[in-house]
Amino acid sequence: MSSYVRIALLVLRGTTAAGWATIGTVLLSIIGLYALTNERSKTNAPVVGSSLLGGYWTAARATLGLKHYLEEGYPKYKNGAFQVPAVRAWVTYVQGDLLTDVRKAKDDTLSFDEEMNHAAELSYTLGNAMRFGRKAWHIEVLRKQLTPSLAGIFPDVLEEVRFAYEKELKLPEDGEWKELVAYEAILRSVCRTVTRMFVGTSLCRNEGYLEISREFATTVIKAGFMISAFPNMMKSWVSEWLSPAPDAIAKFLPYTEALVRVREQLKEKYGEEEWEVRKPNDLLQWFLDAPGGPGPDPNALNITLLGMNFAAIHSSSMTMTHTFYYLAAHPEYATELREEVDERTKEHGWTRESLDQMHKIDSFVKESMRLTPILVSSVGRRAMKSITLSDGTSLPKGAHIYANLWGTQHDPALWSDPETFDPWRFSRASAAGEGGAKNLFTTPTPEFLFWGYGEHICPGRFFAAQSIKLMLAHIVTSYDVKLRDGEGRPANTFFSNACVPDQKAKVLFRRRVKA
Ligand code: HEM
Repeated sequence: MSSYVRIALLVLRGTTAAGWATIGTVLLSIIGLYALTNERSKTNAPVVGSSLLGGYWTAARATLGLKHYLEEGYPKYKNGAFQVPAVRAWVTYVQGDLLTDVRKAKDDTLSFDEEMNHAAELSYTLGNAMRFGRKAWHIEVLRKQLTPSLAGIFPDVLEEVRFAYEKELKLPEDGEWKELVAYEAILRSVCRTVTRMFVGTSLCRNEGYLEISREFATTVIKAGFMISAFPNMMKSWVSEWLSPAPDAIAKFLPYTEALVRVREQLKEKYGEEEWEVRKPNDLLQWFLDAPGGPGPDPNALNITLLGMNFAAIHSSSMTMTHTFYYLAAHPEYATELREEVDERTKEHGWTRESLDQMHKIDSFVKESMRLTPILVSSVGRRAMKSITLSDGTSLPKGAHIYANLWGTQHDPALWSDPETFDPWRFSRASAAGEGGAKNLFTTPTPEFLFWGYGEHICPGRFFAAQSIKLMLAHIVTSYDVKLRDGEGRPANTFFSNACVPDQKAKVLFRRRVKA
């Protein structure tokens, strides 16, 4: 089956009759709208692909794999810009020196929120929860509470990682091999771990809550795709009547209400002073206490928690799955990783301190994300007014601009042998005293755009990196993994700007039985 047909089947799987009617309307609307609106977002940058039929042919092909156009444009327009038509607008890609223009631009010139809303119609699915303006209270919580608390919450995250993989893998005690769909086990384990940090132990073991948590991001993305095809004046109506997002949000609400009620009751029971000592150390509690936050308003907290769920769970599980497939395809690297983990944990125990010193673990994850990032473009911004970039590229108001992540992270001038998976690329440089903090997975640089760049750089990256590295360290020390005989690393699927790891591939696991 061709990969195009497979992608279409993936998208359409589970579609209901109402869904099919919607898809028909959506397709017709897309074609009509595209013809009417696409020219407005065009810039004066050179075109990669074809302008034939108003660029529609290229736009359709780019939906099934933007990577090809990013590879073509990168060497031609180094330190410059080029544009590729997308289904609803022309998109301008920048690279090299022009990244500085995007990094320095403020939201009133190049807006992150507006581009997120355009790309995923978030204002119709999540309302204001993802309006992440720079001073948003929930971003402050991630930066000022979550990140500094990583050492403190480490034992909880570790406990959940261990519990989750044991529960999801269910491996025989005698060390026999067992075949499993890796993505499912990873998604479930990531969801448990993230939920533990978001709302604590009561819900991270609740199967009903975990199920809606796992499905939420997919629901929102599908809803955004459907809404995006309708004219602006119909979007509110569509989002209320046809989109699955309101239902998904409503399913979460009773859980959030119950959590908030219990915490308010306990606070009342213990009094302010004792509550300060006893209260949970998790995201919900930090949100409840946040200056400028909504206090104990369950509706506002519900939507904000869901915004965090949307940002965290699928991004982390796709990152973990891509990384895991490199391990399964190269089990020979497990020994070196395991030795490092054993040495560090012997010295400092399983702590944040020892994880920070696992340079090979860090390097392995970073190299996986350099070579196979979950998105091929990043740093999406929308022009709020007409502007001219430093190379003369003119962006009209409303233009869409992205960084060419794929081209940059595969550039032979920036990376030696860029198409080869070299797991110790970054730890080797650190050991040689080259690059310093630039080698770390969490450090954004103009060459490593995985976490974005500039004002809106991912504020959850330190937590995400801690969880993913801990999972890799746990896997190499607790299990052996390998692909089925004769199989190579499961193939990625490229859809629009996503690079999706195989979600069905089976991988062999066995418990490591210590001699
Ligand atoms: C591997 C996992 C993750 C990846 C790859 C990722 C990636 C990104 C990227 C590329 C951006 C946009 C940056 C830009 O445009 O410059 C972003 C923003 C954001 N991420 Fe993450 N992220 C991950 C995990 C998380 C987690 C765990 C959280 C929450 C705990 C989170 C919360 C956010 C938020 C709130 C924003 C918006 C920031 C703003 O508005 O300024 N992310 N992330």
